[in-house]
Amino acid sequence: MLQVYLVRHGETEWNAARRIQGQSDSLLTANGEHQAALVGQRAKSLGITHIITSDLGRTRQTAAIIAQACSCPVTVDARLRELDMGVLETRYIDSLNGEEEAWRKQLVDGTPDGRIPQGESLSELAQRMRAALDSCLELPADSRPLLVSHGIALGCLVGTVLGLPAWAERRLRLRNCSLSRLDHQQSPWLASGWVVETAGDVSHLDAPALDELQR
Ligand SMILES: O=C(O)[C@@H](CO)OP(=O)(O)O
Repeated sequence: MLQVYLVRHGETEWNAARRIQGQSDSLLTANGEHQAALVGQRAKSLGITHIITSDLGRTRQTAAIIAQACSCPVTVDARLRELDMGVLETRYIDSLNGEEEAWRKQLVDGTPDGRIPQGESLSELAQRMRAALDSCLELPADSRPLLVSHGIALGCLVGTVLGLPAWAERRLRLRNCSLSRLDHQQSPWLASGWVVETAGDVSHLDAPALDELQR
């Protein structure tokens, strides 16, 4: 049975400053690098064979630290990028005016195909994340891949595996460097296909990870 591990990147400067990244980027903080080292140790104990990362800097930085611990190769898949948050990217969350806040709420409240101007809808995000996950089925037998991605993107993926609408990602708390696991099973009795084994595990971290104030 294929087991796919999911990791949100380590804490970034903009996570800590409550600033919206989306497909914009900022560096990991020292704490974020430490979180990545801890999840790297956990990944090593799990026998990870492949690391596949979003192409944004914060995930690549996290993936490089995990790869060092696991001694396995890293490949890049741009489908694992964070939601494109359009004109709100780079903004401090607390600086949004009423109209801007309403755009953001369209995502939170699940308006079908709601999007921030010049941004992406959660349905579009769910589609590309699911395609990236399904690509893991093409890896050699006995592979144990780990995907490094983002809070909204991974929440959306886990939610849709559960059969929830894409905007249900808001109900999942995926902290920086949390670990989730999806299994692909064949079963005549239970559901065949992807199932959620774990979501948002932070037991490998030694200090509380930043809460999801950004999300
Ligand atoms: O893009 C961002 O600002 C946040 C939103 O949750 O995502 P992440 O920190 O996981 O990339």
